[in-house]
Amino acid sequence: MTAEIINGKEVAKNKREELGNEVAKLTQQGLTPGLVVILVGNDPASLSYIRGKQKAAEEIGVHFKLEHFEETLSETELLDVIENYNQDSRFHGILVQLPLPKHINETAVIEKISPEKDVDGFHPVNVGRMLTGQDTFLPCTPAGIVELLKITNVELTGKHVVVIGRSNLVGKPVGQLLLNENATVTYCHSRTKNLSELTKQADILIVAVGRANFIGGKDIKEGAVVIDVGVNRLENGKLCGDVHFDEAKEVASYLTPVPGGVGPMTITMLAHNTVKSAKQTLQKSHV
Ligand SMILES: Nc1nc(=O)c2c([nH]1)NC[C@@H]1CN(c3ccc(C(=O)N[C@@H](CCC(=O)O)C(=O)O)cc3)C=[N+]21
Repeated sequence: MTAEIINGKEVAKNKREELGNEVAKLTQQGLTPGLVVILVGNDPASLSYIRGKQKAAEEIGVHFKLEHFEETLSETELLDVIENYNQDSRFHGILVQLPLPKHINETAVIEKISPEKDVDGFHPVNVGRMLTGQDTFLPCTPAGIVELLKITNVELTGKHVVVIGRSNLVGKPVGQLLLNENATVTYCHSRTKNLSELTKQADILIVAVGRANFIGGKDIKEGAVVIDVGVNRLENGKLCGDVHFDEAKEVASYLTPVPGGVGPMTITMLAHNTVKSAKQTLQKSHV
């Protein structure tokens, strides 16, 4: 079998066009959605991701601001910055770029962001709402993966989804979202025994481990849908996924590429959440 390649870049572009129309309408009503991204330090990967987020936001018409601080910013100072943006009605979304420097407690920071502006969907209130299937800000990468799966028209109900990786950002929430879509979900991680036996049972295999070419053709069931969440920068500067693309292509029915798969959807879902947040303030001001 030769897999159909899921063009995340294209799906994301179409979604951004729709979002652009929505933002134009909101702006006419005097409400321009605003997103502030807070970066502490100068991690080159973070700077590169943020440029992508800025480009997508501005293309859609979302007002974008980058708050860039030195590595030495204290946790108290950062919490104060977040508090100011919690109060600032020009901004409907607040994203603190992760990872943070070691002297800052990530949990404290995430909990400081108002759940109403938490466009990453990382605040425990929003995680809880997601878990219980309520309407909320869904975390961007998992939500983008569900959109990509829906594009394939593959039925999710009753399918065996195997997720490799159990991070709070990707692995755990993507499994929950697919459980909410009536899939049967298995989580695998670094301590899992006989990983390949499990991955070979997957109708849908989601790989988020952060190791280049971790999954090969022999780990994949014929006809499976394979979603590669890896973003591994190789020594030659090229970006590479967690899945061995050329091998997987021969076995899978659908496969996401890296770059051009999940990444562009992540960025687009962030803009989606920002627009959603702006619309919610509109609803609140009318009651
Ligand atoms: N608070 C927070 N929220 C995040 O959502 C968040 C974060 N912190 N920290 C880092 C990770 C990583 N992440 C990516 C976003 C886009 C691409 C992306 O667009 N990738 C392109 C390639 C980009 C390139 O060439 O560098 C692609 O796959 O086609 C990748 C990775 C968001 N993250």
